[in-house]
Amino acid sequence: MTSPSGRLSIMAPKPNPKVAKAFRAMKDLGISEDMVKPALKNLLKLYDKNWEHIEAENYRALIDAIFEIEDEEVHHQPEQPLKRPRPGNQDQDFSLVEENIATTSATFLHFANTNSDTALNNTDPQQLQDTMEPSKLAVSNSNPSDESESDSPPSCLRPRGRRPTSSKALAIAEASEAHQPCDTNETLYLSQMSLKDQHKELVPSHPSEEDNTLSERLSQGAQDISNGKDTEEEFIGKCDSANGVHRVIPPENETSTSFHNSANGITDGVLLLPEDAALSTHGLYTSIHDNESGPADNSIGTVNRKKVLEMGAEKSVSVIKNKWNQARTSETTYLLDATDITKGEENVRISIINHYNDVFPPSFCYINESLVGRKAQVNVSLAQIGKEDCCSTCARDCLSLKDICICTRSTGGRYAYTTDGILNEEFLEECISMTRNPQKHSQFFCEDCPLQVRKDKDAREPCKGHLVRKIIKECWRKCQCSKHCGNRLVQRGISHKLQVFMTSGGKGWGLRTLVDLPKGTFVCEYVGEILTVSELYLRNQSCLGNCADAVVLDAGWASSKEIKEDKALCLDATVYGNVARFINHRCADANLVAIPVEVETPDHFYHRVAFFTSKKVGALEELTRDYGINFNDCDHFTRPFSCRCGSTFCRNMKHYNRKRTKENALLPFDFKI
Ligand SMILES: C[S@@+](CC[C@H](N)C(=O)[O-])C[C@H]1O[C@@H](n2cnc3c(N)ncnc32)[C@H](O)[C@@H]1O
Repeated sequence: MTSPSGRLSIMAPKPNPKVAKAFRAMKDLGISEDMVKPALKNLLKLYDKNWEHIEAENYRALIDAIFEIEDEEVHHQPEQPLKRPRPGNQDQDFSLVEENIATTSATFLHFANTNSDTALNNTDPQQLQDTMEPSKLAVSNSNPSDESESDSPPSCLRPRGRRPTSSKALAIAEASEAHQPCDTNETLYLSQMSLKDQHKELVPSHPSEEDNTLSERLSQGAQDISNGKDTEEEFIGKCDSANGVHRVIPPENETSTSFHNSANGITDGVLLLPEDAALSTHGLYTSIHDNESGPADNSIGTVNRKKVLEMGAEKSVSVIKNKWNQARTSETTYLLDATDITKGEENVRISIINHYNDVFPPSFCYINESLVGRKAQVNVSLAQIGKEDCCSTCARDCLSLKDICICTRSTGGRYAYTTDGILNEEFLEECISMTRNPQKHSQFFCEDCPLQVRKDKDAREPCKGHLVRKIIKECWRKCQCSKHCGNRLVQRGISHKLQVFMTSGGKGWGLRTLVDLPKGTFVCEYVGEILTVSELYLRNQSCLGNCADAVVLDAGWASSKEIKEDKALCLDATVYGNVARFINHRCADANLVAIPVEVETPDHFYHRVAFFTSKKVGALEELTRDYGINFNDCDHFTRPFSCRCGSTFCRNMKHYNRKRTKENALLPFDFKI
C-alpha cells in the first residue's frame, strides 16, 4: 500500500478487539499480560478460536487456564496437552440410531473430538490478535431467563447440551440392550455448557436435502458411517439421577492425586477411554465393565484400568482434570438422554437424532403436563366442576353408550372423537378451516386486548381479533366413566412414536413421526408453563434478544367482556415444556392443527392445546403447525423469523403478504415473543 507521499508503508495489523478486551479484563483483575498470553493461546487452540467459550462467565475459562498454568509451574509439572470438545465442529457427521435407539436403555457418553488443533505459536498479543478470528459457528440465542428475576425459570432448567460427536456413542446405545440404569453402569452423554452457553442454541449450517435423504436412509439402516474418527476419549462423571435429573457431581478434591489415588490407577466415577475403545460398540461397552474393581455405587462407570495404564497416569490425570475444569464452568452440569428426551415422562420414548453435526438440542426441563406459573389463575378445584360439566351417570366408555354424554355440551352434543380414537372428520375440517381461513370464521375483539395492554400507551393498537374457537371438552375425574373412555384422548398423552430430529431445511430441530399417522390422530399437546400474558411480556423484556416460545390460550376470551390480567393466559415452553416445542411452523398447509381441549377446568380461560394431524402423515415426515404468525406485522409479540417452510402458501413471501395483509392481521393462538 502506498502512503500519500507515494512511499510504501507497512500497515500494522488491525488489532482483534476480542483479544484486547480479554487482556483488559484480566488487567482489571490484576493479571499481567505475561500470564494471560500463554493461557489465552492455549484456550484459543483448545476452543478452535471460539470466543464464546472464552468470554463466557467473564472469562472464567481464561482465569482457570491462567491458574492452571500457575499451578503447573509451582509443581514443576510439564504441561499436558489439553483436549477439549470443540464446540460446533460442523464437519462431523453422525448418523444412525433411528427408532431402535429409543428402545434401548443405553444412555450417555461425552466424546471429545480428536481434530488436530493448529498450533498457535505466536504469543505476542498484537500478533495473536491477527490470528484470532471469531468462530465461524452460527450461534443463535433462543432462551430467555434472567435468573435474578423472580419470573425467570429456575436454574434446574438450564442445560443446553452439545451432543456427543460420535456416531459410535449412539451405536453403543443401539447395541447395548443390556444397559443398566444410570446409577450403575449406564453411560451418559455429558452436557458441559457454561451457564451462558446453556441458553444458546448452536445452529448448524443447513444440510442439503440430499444429505437428508442419505442420512435418513442410513438412519433406517442404523449404519455408522463415521468410522469412529471423531472420538478420542470419553468422560463420565459420577451421576446423581435423583428425580429424573441426571447431574454430574465433580470430584470433591481436584488435586491430581485424587484422580489416580489407587495403585492401579482407577478412580471412581470417572471413565476415560482413548479413541480405539469406541471403534467397536461392544468394545466400548465391554471396556466399561472390564475394570476389575467394578463400578462404584451411584457411579456411571469407573476408569478402565487397562486404558488408563495404556494412556499413562499422567495423561489420564491431565485429561480428567481438564474435563472437570471445564465442567466446573457450569454451576451444575446436566446430562441429556438421547434415547428419550422425555426422561420417562411420556408413555413412549422419544429419541433425538442429528445426522448433520454434533449439536445437541437446546436443553429444557421436560414436563408432560403444563405447570401453573406464579400469577396465572387456574382453578381446577372439583367444587368448580358442576353437574353440567361432568358426566355423573355414564360408565366405562361414554362413546359406547346409547345416551350422549353431557361432556359433549361444548361440541354441540357430538363427540369430537370417533370410536377409533381419532378426531371426528367434520369437527376436524371445521378446525382446519379456522386455522387456514380465520377471516371466514367468527372473531372476537376485546376492548382491552391483553396482548396490547402491556405495551406503551402510544404503541397500543386495537385488538386484532381472536377466533371464537371450537373447544373439545373431555371427560375427567369427576365423571363416572373410566380413564379409558373414548372421550379422554388428550389427557392420556402421547401414544405414537415420535422423534426430535435436526431438519434439513435450516429450521433447526423439528419433530417427526416414526409411524404412519391417519388424518385426525392426536399427536401431542403443547405443554409449558402457564403464565399470564403480562408475565410472558416481562420475560420477553428481560431476555436479551432471546424470546420465548409461547402459545396464547385465547380460545375462551370471547366468553368474557373483560379479561382480567390473571386470566389472560399463555403457555411458555421455553424452559419447561414437552416435545411440542420442537414443532416447526408451516404456513397454511401444515400437517397438524391446534385444537383447544378442556380437561380439568370448564372456566374456558385455561385450556390445553392439542395437536391433531390435519391429513395423513407418513412415517419420518416432519410434523408442522401453523404458528399463525403475521410476517408483516412487527407490532405484535411475534418475533419474526425468515420462514423456510417451503409451502407454496408461504406468507413470508412479499407478494403473498401484500395480498393478504388484512387476513394475516389475525393472530390466532400462538405468538412468539
Ligand atoms: C418452537 S421452535 C421450533 C423448534 C426449533 N426449530 C428448534 O430448533 O428448537 C420455533 C423456532 O424454530 C424456527 N422455525 C420454526 N419454523 C420455522 C420455519 N418455517 N422457517 C424457519 N425457521 C423456523 C424459528 O427459529 C422459530 O423461532
